[in-house]
Amino acid sequence: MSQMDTIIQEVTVVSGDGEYKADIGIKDGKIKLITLPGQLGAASKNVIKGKDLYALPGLIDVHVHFNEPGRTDWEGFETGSKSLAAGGVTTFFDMPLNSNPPTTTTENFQLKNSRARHRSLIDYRLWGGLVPENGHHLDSLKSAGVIGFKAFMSESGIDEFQSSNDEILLQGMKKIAQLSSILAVHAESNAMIHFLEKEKKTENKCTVRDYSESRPIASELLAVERIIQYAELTKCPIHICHVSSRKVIQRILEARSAGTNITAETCPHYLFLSLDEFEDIGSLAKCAPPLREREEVEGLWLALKNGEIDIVSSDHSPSPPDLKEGETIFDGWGGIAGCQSTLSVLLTEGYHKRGFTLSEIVTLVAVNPAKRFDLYPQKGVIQVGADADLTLIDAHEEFTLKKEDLYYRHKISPYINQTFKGKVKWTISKGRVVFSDDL
Ligand SMILES: NC(=O)NC(NC(N)=O)C(=O)[O-]
Ligand SMILES: [Zn+2]
Ligand SMILES: [Zn+2]
Repeated sequence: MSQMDTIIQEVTVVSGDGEYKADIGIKDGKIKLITLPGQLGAASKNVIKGKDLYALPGLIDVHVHFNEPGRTDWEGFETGSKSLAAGGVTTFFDMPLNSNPPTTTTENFQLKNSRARHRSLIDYRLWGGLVPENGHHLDSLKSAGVIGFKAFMSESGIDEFQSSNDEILLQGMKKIAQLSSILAVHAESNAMIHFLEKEKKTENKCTVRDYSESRPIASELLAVERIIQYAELTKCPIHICHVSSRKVIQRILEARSAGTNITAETCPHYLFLSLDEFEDIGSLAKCAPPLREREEVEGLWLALKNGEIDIVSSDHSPSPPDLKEGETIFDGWGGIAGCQSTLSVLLTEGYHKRGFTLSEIVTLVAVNPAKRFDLYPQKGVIQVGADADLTLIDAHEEFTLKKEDLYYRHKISPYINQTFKGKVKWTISKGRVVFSDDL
């Protein structure tokens, strides 16, 4: 037997449909061998004792904003990818904004890609943007290798990344369908948000609750309805980002039954924090769509349990601390720093509190993302020939997240001081150990 680079002994392997004990041999960045436990001796440079650990296919975070180049002082590939590695993530998809320039031309793609290639600790893909006036760049962006395209139906908060009106969406979707690609959408109704926000401000109603009410579930429903109609018309595959309510999920499922190629994503913050916590925490927990009432949080857990939601990803969208502040909650940056904590939230709230199996969790964070974006079975599964992307966890270890534990450029997050159960011990990306709890 040829020498392995790394051997993981007697670990419990988790797949999308069950668990089994095995030894795993890794060579040249791939999973080379999976045997019955106790078969692989110590004939390797690195031996990891996996006896009390579970091996999950490395997480794939399809939604992060690392903001490089242009806003590297907000995050960056180095700090961002290190944080992900600590959270058990082995592949990320970087959004076309808030980097400056945004990823809306091939030139901008290459610029970002060269940064990411040198600075990222883990594997990655890049999203391209669909914005007004870049329709003629979609072809070349696809050829350059984007994982899909992202459009905003409401304002993005970034001047260089304008939202798309109906005509831009329709033209773009027609093109994206021809390219056999996919459109990810930030689906909130611009008109409704504008109206409500103006009304709140005129009446001097600027509390956290007012902010949440100014971006109601109805505005997500309205935008999702529109994009579904356009998807039916253009046959463009769509992915709805950061859904905050099961009501929206139900509409998405209806469309899927009717034949629309559509998937849904939610994020850890909608599963962990409700409007009550948002009121306590303040702008660190500000995002769009905003956090909802506790019953909506429970609704999302139910949807997850029923397999109604495809993907859980972080929507890590950090900024420097001073930009989170402002006179009222309406003023600070909307975006939550949390990509290190996705698995922590799912293990604590899903596995321990709500009886989810590890297989169910792995399906949401690895199997489904890999399948949806054509990376399966190179990723999303532990099997011979796949990339050696692995996350080893102690499912029962408890810890309280401290500021010092975070690898983000700015050590701020609504998850600081929260106690979690289930801890990442090792993260291996393409055969390389990128995080170890013991080192
Ligand atoms: N410009 C952003 O990073 N926006 C993000 N911000 C959130 N979700 O609050 C997003 O994904 O919409
Ligand atoms: Zn968004
Ligand atoms: Zn985002």
